[in-house]
Amino acid sequence: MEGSTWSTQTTSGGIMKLKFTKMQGLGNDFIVLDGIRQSFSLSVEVIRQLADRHFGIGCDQLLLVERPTSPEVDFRYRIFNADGSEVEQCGNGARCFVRFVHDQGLTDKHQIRVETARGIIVPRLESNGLVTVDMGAPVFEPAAIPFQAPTQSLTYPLELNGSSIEISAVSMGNPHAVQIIDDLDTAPVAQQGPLIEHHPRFPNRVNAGFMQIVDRSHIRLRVYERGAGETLACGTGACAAAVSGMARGLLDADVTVSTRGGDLRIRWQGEGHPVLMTGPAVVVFSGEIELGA
Ligand SMILES: N[C@@H](CCC[C@H](N)C(=O)O)C(=O)O
Repeated sequence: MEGSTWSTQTTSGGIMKLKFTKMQGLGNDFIVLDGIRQSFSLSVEVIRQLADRHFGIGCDQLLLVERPTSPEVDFRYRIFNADGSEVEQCGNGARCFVRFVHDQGLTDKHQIRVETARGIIVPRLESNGLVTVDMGAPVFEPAAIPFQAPTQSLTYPLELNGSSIEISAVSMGNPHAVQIIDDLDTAPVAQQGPLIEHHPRFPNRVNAGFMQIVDRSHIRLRVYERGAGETLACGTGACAAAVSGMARGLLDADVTVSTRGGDLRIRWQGEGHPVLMTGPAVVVFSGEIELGA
């Protein structure tokens, strides 16, 4: 691993200067922090301050690049939602992660192995500038999501304020509840999203996906994300929606997912196989921010 060490400067007034890069994948935006060449401590309050769109830099998630804890992987990847909660997985972030470590000279590899809170993922920079990520295999077992259900099923009824919706429950490392709706433009994302996110049957909260099936190889998707609200795109949400449709026999094995921020390609060969996600990863700007210590 290359790269020199920067020191974070703390002034006598207790102000810490932190270098950051702002990135986005289909409009799902990130603050990326190099935790290898600079040392700092992050609290929930600091993350919320950085993520604030009016008083901070602004982001849906903050991504932390760290040294790996095992020689089998190249980096450790930690993810925090805008509300400060640490989460297991982030698909759009994974694409930005490999572009960041490559652009910053932290590795010269085009394919890296990355340790996350839920296993190893493998992002690869393609020659056309897109990034493909092996996101690992999806899990449909309720206990792994976690989701309170008596038995495993491809769909479940979920009570919401007296009415019932039908969801698929999928873990892509992080938890997703996906429902099929007729028209994405009129989907009740803002109304149902928070109710699904905090539903008592999902003790760790959940990301709420709203999927419109256009045809067997094309879906449209909006996601109300746990800890961030509706985002322009959600990579793990796209994987979860696509595999839930594939597992139910509604979709083919290679699907285009249209989000409000653009398109992702999702491929899955079926049970036990990893989900492959392909899409862009873009640097917006880099800078330095002063934080009160
Ligand atoms: N935007 C992400 C998912 C980020 C984490 C999610 N909000 C959660 O709490 O699980 C993606 O692209 O996958």
